Amino acid sequence: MTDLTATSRQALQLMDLTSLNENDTPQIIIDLCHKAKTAAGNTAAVCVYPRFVPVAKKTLKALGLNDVTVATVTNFPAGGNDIDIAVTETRAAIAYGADEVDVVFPYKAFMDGDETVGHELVAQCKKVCGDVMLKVIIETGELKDPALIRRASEISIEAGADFIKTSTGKVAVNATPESARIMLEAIRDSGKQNVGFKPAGGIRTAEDAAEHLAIAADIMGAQWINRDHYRFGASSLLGSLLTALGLQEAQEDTGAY
Ligand SMILES: O=C[C@H](O)COP(=O)(O)O
Repeated sequence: MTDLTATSRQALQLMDLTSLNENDTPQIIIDLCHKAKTAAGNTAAVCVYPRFVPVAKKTLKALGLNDVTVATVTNFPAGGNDIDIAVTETRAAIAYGADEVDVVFPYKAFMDGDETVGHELVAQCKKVCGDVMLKVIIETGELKDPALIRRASEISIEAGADFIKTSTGKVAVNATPESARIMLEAIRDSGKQNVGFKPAGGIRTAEDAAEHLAIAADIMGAQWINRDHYRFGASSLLGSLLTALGLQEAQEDTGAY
């Protein structure tokens, strides 16, 4: 077994298999749910727009994929600074049945010097979530400055984020090894080892995934990496992982993919 085989299997099982496109349809989401089941195990979650949460839940249940959770997004992708809108959207997402909510941090207000609104937005969304997992997207590719990435991570953690996530996948620069390192160091230094990390956006290859896993192992230790602490947000990574695992052709042949 090569290292890439091991990391690809691990990455697959840590993936929030994502479809967040304006032209998504119920059938596209049904197909996405089918792809969550592979010969190398199931993905951790599917991530869809709130209106598709019910069809995703129903499809996964029908497939017997009880371990695959349904994540959705709020305050997405703009990361506005209206707390009421973010809270209302988060409450609606939970009403739709979401197991996990990925909320966008008000990063533009933060870049303008407002640290309070980000803290308050995350805290209020977490209050609404209760036991539902809250992942906070800080949009590293827009923050750019390592000090801002570090500070947005700290604020999110302090305010109660269960996970911090790099990116929406909707801006020019998304997850990078550099931003991953800064965010993981913020988690480590917070002393809150239960806070997880989700690199998302632009992760396309088995090699990309392996690089991210190596960074996480370096900073947090390999034992820390599990679905409660680590996810990949990706719409276009699964094929590369299956190819690295030698499963792509077989899966297509049987129609199981
Ligand atoms: O949260 C996940 C991202 O939206 C996915 O981005 P991607 O389409 O670049 O993989």
